[in-house]
Amino acid sequence: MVDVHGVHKSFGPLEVLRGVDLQVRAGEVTVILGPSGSGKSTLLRTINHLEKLNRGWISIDGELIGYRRSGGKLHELKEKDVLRQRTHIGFVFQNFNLFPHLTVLENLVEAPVSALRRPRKDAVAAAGRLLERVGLADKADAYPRQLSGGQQQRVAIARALALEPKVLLFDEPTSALDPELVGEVLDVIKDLARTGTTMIVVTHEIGFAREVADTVVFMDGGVVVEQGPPAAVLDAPRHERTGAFLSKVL
Ligand SMILES: Nc1ncnc2c1ncn2[C@@H]1O[C@H](COP(=O)(O)OP(=O)(O)OP(=O)(O)O)[C@@H](O)[C@H]1O
Repeated sequence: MVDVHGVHKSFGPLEVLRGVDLQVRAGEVTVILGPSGSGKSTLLRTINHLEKLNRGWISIDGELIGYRRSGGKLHELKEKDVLRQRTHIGFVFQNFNLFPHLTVLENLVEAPVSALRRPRKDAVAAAGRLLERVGLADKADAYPRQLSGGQQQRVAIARALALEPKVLLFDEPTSALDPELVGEVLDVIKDLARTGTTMIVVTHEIGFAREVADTVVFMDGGVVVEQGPPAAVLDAPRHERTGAFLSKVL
């Protein structure tokens, strides 16, 4: 379970998150929608502690992320402890972020060997299974530059899974893709949803949200304006701001 509690985040005078509360149950998919600049990416980045919080806390399966509590106060964890926590939080970026100098297989093997100390042989076998799962077993020896954007993103998803994360965070995973490649990436994410992977997906793909989300969250101005099952939020929004946003994107 991911628990985001009263999270505030500012960049200088700009208050980007203004008290965000969010709970994601294990095995469920939460899709976050909202206009540009509403704080969606910043929220994802606070969950794996790429951004420090100004107030509030985030826990995953009961473990505080980025901080420890002592004497009623939160103290920031050391970098090595944050890195250890991050290995359990998969992050899939808009622009794939694969290692360009490593083959597809090596991209998947690198982190389990270095961060989880898995024997290389086991990591290679697991990487092979993950590549099967995303339909890219035949690309194990290719370099990222030899793949389409959709294939690169499927490798990025497999790489995130290689760390056996407790939760997978997706930051607009299809918005850098040509339209004809969007479906193949969404299909991989749908498949993960069917197998009970806990996920938080920031996307503008409303059809995907309707089909896959357990919960749809609408953010605006750094707060959660509305959340609920897809049919409730998408078809009968209670808040004017949600309705106004949806009327522009639907
Ligand atoms: N590192 C930073 N320093 C300063 N301002 C930032 C930083 N990161 C984000 N912001 C600002 O915070 C606000 C929210 O950005 P964020 O990327 O979280 O929004 P978003 O909802 O994900 O938008 P989009 O849909 O366009 O990606 C924006 O005004 C952005 O310029």
